[in-house]
Amino acid sequence: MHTTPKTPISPISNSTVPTTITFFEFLTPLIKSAKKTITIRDESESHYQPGTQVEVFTLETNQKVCDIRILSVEPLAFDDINEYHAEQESLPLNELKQLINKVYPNQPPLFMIRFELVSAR
Ligand SMILES: CC(=O)Nc1ccn([C@@H]2O[C@H](CO)[C@@H](O)[C@H]2O)c(=O)n1
Repeated sequence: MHTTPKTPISPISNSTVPTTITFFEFLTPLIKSAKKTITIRDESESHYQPGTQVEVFTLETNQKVCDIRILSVEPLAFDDINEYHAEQESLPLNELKQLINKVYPNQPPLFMIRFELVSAR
């Protein structure tokens, strides 16, 4: 019997789109409770794709935390980080900037990743 060959839905390869993300353990309660809805990362972690679901793990112990859905990824200059971002991070602005300076001491280009909570566990 004739069957139509299955064709890929999208010609664009998904092989470079990451499906996991890690966060410092102390931040994960904020993610699980949907209080933290952005993260700021460097270029190496900027390849998340809006609409995709991503598994969250703790950086220190690799424990599964929850699932999130990526909403957007956009460039963000360090000097443009303001109270809006602090609010979305659920962190005081000075603490957020200190943390970013600690994680990224070489001041690389940064990206804001917006996400929503899909399911906590
Ligand atoms: C491997 C690696 O870089 N992991 C990171 C990097 C950043 N962050 C957090 O994202 C926000 C903006 O930087 C702040 O809340 C940071 O604490 C994190 O949890 N884990």
